[in-house]
This record gives sequence, C-alpha cells and structure tokens, in this order.
Amino acid sequence: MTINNTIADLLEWAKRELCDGESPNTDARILLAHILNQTTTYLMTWPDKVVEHEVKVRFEGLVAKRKLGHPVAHLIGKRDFWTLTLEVTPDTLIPRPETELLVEYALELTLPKQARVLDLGTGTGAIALSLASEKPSWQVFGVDVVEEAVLLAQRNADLNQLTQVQFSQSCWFSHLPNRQFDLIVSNPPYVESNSHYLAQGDVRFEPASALTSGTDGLDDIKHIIKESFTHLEAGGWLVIEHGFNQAEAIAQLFSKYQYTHLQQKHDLNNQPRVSAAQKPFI
Ligand SMILES: C[S@@+](CC[C@H](N)C(=O)[O-])C[C@H]1O[C@@H](n2cnc3c(N)ncnc32)[C@H](O)[C@@H]1O
Repeated sequence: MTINNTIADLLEWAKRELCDGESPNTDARILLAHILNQTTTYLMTWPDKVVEHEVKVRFEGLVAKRKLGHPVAHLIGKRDFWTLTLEVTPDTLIPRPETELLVEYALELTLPKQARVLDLGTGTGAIALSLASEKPSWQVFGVDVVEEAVLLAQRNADLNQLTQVQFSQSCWFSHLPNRQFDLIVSNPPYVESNSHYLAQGDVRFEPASALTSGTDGLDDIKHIIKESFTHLEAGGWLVIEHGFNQAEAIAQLFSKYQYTHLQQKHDLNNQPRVSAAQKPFI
C-alpha cells in the first residue's frame, strides 16, 4: 500500500501494521516522535505536516521491527523510569514501572542521613540512580555481573548528572568494597527457567542473565537474602522485588536468616511484588 507522507497518514498506516500488538497507537506515536526528535504532543498538534522521505523510510524500518516483537525501548534506545530518562540496550533488563514500587518503598524507610546503599544487579542503574536523585546525601553503589550493564549504568549516571553513584562489576557480593550498608536493594532475576512467560512480549529480547534464576526462580534471591545479612549494618534493611507467587517463600527465607519486621508491598493488581526486612539491632 502507498503511504502518504503526512504525520497523520504515517500514524494511521503504522496503527494498522501494529494492530496485533498491545498498544499500536502508542507504539506508533513513540516511534515517529523519536525519529522526528519531537514529543508525541507535537504529532497531535501537527497532523498535516509532511515529513521528509528519509523519515518515512526510517519509520517503516522501525515499525517492521516492532511488528517482529522488538521492544519499543530497544528501538528508540531509552526508557523513562521514576523521574529519569535512561539509555537501554539488550545487555540487561528494560526498567519496568513495577520496580518504581521498590524505589518508593526504599524512600519511605528511616535511614541515616548519609546512608550507604547498595543496588545488587543494577542493570541500567534504574534503582540506584532514582534513589540518588531523591537522596543526594546517600552514598549509593551499584553492581552487576555483566560488564556492559555496568558501563551502561555509568553512562546513565552521566546522562542524568548523578555522578556521585559508583558502579562496579561484581557477582553479587564477590567484588564489593569491604563495607557494610544501611540499605541493600535488588531487583534480581526471579523468573522460573522454564516459564511460558519467557516466550511472550519484551522478555524474548532481554538476556536470560537478567531474567531467570533456576527452576523455581529463587536461586539468586536465596543467595541475596543469606549474604546480605552479613553486609548490612545492625538495623539495616534489605528490599527485594520478586514474582507475585514468591512472597511466601521469601517470607520464610527472611525468617530463616533471622531478619525481623518483614513487610510486603502490593502492586496495582494487589499482588505482593516487593518484600523488605530488617537486620536486628542486636
Ligand atoms: C531483573 S534485572 C534488574 C535490572 C535493574 N536493577 C532494574 O530493576 O531494571 C537483574 C540484573 O541482575 C544482574 N545479575 C544477574 N546475575 C547477577 C549476579 N550473579 N551478580 C550481579 N548481578 C547479576 C543482571 O545482569 C541484570 O542486570
């Protein structure tokens, strides 16, 4: 079919091309706005504007990739999280809105003014950078086992001018400075390795290293809950994101390793998705 070159025509065409997806309208607008280096409001304001042939060709290319399932965030190379815009790459997870629940929870805790904070499996740096943006006096560290993720998190720190956050490569606690933390946060891999969920949507294009963790999805969470205890100050908190069906197992793990004050936060679907517990003072 011949596509005309106005914004409205291009969007109409793309909407039809992407109609099998979850959000054809939104996807089409985000992709075209990205190519034009404009906002989606601009597209709505100037529907009759004729775009250059090169824009049309690039748009057709991105729509074709989206049709194959490529995440919009990979196609435009960025994703908004909390109040920040983060670069994303296929090396790690695309930050998810539900992880903002963890950030929100961490910010509600009572911690020392110059709290030392560790983000395990930092990926894009989403959690570490959001916390640092809200609490400039906190000393925030982020680690990831994937070198490309560490470099990405560092670029995101520069992009958002949050250069007080330190990122390094470490397999969980293996290469951490020999220090204790007031708060440890983590959104670790927690999907069951044979989950049917891995064959759907964006996760098909994200690395297994960011998603799966053994047959019950709990291998990394078990390690983190056990090891964090020795890396927390007395009275320090561990806050962890998990699957909606893992809350009970996590409560048992916290109890097994002598944490206290277990709290669980529910998402908008009323599913428990974040658990937190404290290392006792004595
Ligand atoms: C679910 S993603 C979370 C990324 C980011 N924190 C977020 O919330 O968007 C899990 C991250 O843990 C990292 N990871 C996996 N195994 C790890 C390990 N053994 N040590 C450190 N990081 C690990 C992955 O590379 C990935 O970036």
